[in-house]
Amino acid sequence: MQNHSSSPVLPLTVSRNPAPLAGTIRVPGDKSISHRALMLASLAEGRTVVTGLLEGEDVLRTADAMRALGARIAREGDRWVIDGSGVGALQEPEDVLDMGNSGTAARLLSGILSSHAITSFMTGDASLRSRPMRRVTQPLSGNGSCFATRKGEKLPMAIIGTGEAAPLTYCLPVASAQVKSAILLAGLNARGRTRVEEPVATRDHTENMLRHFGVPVEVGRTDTGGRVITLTGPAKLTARDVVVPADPSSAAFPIVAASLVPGSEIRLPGVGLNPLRTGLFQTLREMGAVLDIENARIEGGEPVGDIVVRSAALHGVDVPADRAPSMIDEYPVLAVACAFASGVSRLRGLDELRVKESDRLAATVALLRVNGAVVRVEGDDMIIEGRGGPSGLGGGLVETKMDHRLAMSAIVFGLAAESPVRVDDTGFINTSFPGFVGLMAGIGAEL
Ligand SMILES: O=C(O)C1=C[C@@H](OP(=O)(O)O)[C@@H](O)[C@H](O)C1
Ligand SMILES: C=C(OP(=O)(O)O)C(=O)O
Repeated sequence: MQNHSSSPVLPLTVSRNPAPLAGTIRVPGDKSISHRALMLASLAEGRTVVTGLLEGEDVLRTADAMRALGARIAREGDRWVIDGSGVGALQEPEDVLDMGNSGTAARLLSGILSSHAITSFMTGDASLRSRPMRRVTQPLSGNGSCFATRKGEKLPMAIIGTGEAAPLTYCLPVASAQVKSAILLAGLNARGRTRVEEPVATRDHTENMLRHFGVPVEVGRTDTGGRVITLTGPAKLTARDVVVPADPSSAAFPIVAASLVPGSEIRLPGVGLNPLRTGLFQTLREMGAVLDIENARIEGGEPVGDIVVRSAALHGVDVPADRAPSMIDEYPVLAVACAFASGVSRLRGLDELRVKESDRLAATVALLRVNGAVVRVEGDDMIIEGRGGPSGLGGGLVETKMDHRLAMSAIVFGLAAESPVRVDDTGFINTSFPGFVGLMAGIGAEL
């Protein structure tokens, strides 16, 4: 499979949309759930059929890695069929596992590999090779596995897993679903009780999907509103079909675009509405956005609904730090909305943005500034002085720094701004939202 880093650069210039956005946009499958579906189906006994799987580059990397570890994974029409090997029965891969641009793939897989008696080697693209792995290697090595990383605990790394893993007890020092999931997945092939405490709740797709595959997972509360998750290994996963909802983090881009382009009204069917993912929707409503949920239902064990958005005059907002985990990937596009809103916005507690595909705190500030917005960072907070409309905004060249969310945020900025926005490279959008430009064109975006 080709990685965008070796493909031609795809620049784009985006001008203010001459007409409202209108119609229905079907956003692709949830990235977090898609990675987990492939990993857990590969650890299950029997055949799993996944529908709605995100076919973005990040998820295809996970599929390649699980194949290299012995699972049989095939695309049959619009379904993905996985024959798992079972917990404890992964094969040693013959080559380096290349996780491309995906932090989720690298961190979760590290957990699985640490508790299997195999030696493996993992790398990624230039972005992933710059991201911290210590957050998983340090706790995971407590189970008897061994990691050898490049200086600074960065990829590439060697993982010497153990077939006799000790169960881990760990309290997350950062709010990270990836770290939580790595520990839980390691626990599947450890003997005894694995316990993870998270002071602030993070997305719970691993817990939900483990239950779906028949693993008893207990979730308790701490006095301070956090969660304690426990499971007992060795666990047996039984294959069960998975339906992946549309990704709320991808839906964020057309939703903000429709909020900002005057006269717009769009519908997004079947979007995942897990409450640990919907911080952006709450925040946009607080800003005055008109965002309705219709046909709320449970599909494949996750809450979903159809979202209807109409354009609205937005005003500034103060987003508390404890909301960050429920909208961690949505800050770049929220910052775009804040630049067009009237009044000042303060987005608090954004330290984790510094270790995403790029330093998203710095890169979002640069995106806004180069396009005429007034923005500053105080500690871990971003403060944006909104223009109250498109006037004076746009005209800049955005450096996307191998970061799909920056590329899509820049495009949304351009659709609403007074002057055109140039984007240096849109190729990385394929990591999470293949077909983004075409789907946006389908609702009237002139891209
Ligand atoms: O567990 C997951 O699927 C994810 C968790 C988040 O990362 P962190 O765990 O680093 O916050 C998020 O940014 C990422 O896109 C997906
Ligand atoms: C941070 C992200 O993903 P990952 O950590 O999986 O690379 C993202 O998709 O915005």
